[in-house]
Amino acid sequence: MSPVNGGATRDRLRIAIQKSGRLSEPARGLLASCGLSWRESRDKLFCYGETLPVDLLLVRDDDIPGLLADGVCDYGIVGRNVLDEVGADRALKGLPQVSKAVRGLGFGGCRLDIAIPESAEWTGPAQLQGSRIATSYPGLLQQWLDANGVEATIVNLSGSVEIAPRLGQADVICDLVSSGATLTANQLKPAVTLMTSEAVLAGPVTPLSDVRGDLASLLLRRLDGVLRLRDSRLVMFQSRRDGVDALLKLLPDAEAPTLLQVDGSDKVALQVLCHGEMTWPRLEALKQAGAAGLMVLPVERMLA
Ligand SMILES: Nc1ncnc2c1ncn2[C@@H]1O[C@H](COP(=O)(O)OP(=O)(O)OP(=O)(O)O)[C@@H](O)[C@H]1O
Ligand SMILES: O=P(O)(O)OC[C@H]1O[C@H](OP(=O)(O)OP(=O)(O)O)[C@H](O)[C@@H]1O
Ligand SMILES: [Mg+2]
Repeated sequence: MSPVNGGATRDRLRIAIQKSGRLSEPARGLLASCGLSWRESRDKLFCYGETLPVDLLLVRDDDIPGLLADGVCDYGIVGRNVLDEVGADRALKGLPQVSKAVRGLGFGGCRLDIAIPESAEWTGPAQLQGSRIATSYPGLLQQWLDANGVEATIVNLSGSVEIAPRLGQADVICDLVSSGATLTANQLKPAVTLMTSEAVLAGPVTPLSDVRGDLASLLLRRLDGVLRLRDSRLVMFQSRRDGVDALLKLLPDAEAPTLLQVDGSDKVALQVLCHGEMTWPRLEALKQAGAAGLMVLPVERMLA
């Protein structure tokens, strides 16, 4: 097994993912669907890549940007909120950026909001002048305050931020929101969104130039294929030849269709790759317009 340290001389690619939490399963699943598999070490903190020389480090999500900055790993799957918070902190300190989001991954969606007491009215950023704002995202909040010309006191908390106003620690909060249930449970309401977030593949600002660069290119090509196909479906049906144009107008998200003549009839069989969701109403509209024998199939792999 490769040594866990020694970034500069490594000839295996190393990717950090969250050990346990919201992003761990989808991150692992996504990498597995890119054809990676691992033999786990006994402590399960390091997974040795079997199908390709691509190893996993299982860590706290907050540690991923630092591991990237130190060269301990080459890529990481982390919330854009966490990556940008470290980026904001570096920018405020005048330090150069070392990592960037290379791909959005379409899961772990949430937003970073300033939330105020339910009883208050939101009149705009100036309302926050002189206030105390509790957050785990001091860098992103400070950047937003600076951009809006607001001077406020940031109360830095690592968790349970929503309770701070009730405890008298802060007047308002700045925290992640998804369903809004935690805000409601704490008599708060969203006022303004600082950023929307999803899980991203974070990587080096300058692409790697050694053998790890080749591995990264291979992985990114596979990842692009997987991401592109995730919501794609192969739609198959038959129709009269003179009805094809009308049917294709109902599939604006379709790629160039394949048409096959059905033996001994004026019918054609169509095979279309659609990138939008194939909902029941869409299928019913196709049927109404003359499509018969409709079938929707998931697409597992595609190599352009
Ligand atoms: N309520 C939510 N809904 C959807 N995504 C969220 C939500 N809260 C956080 N996230 C996203 O998932 C990421 C990981 O959240 P999680 O709660 O698992 O992290 P954590 O408690 O910091 O875990 P760790 O133990 O690794 O430090 C967040 O950084 C964010 O990008
Ligand atoms: O809008 P909602 O759907 O309620 O989600 C928002 C909550 O989710 C996250 O906390 P989490 O549940 O991870 O708990 P934590 O404070 O331990 O991180 C986040 O910090 C918010 O508190
Ligand atoms: Mg964390």
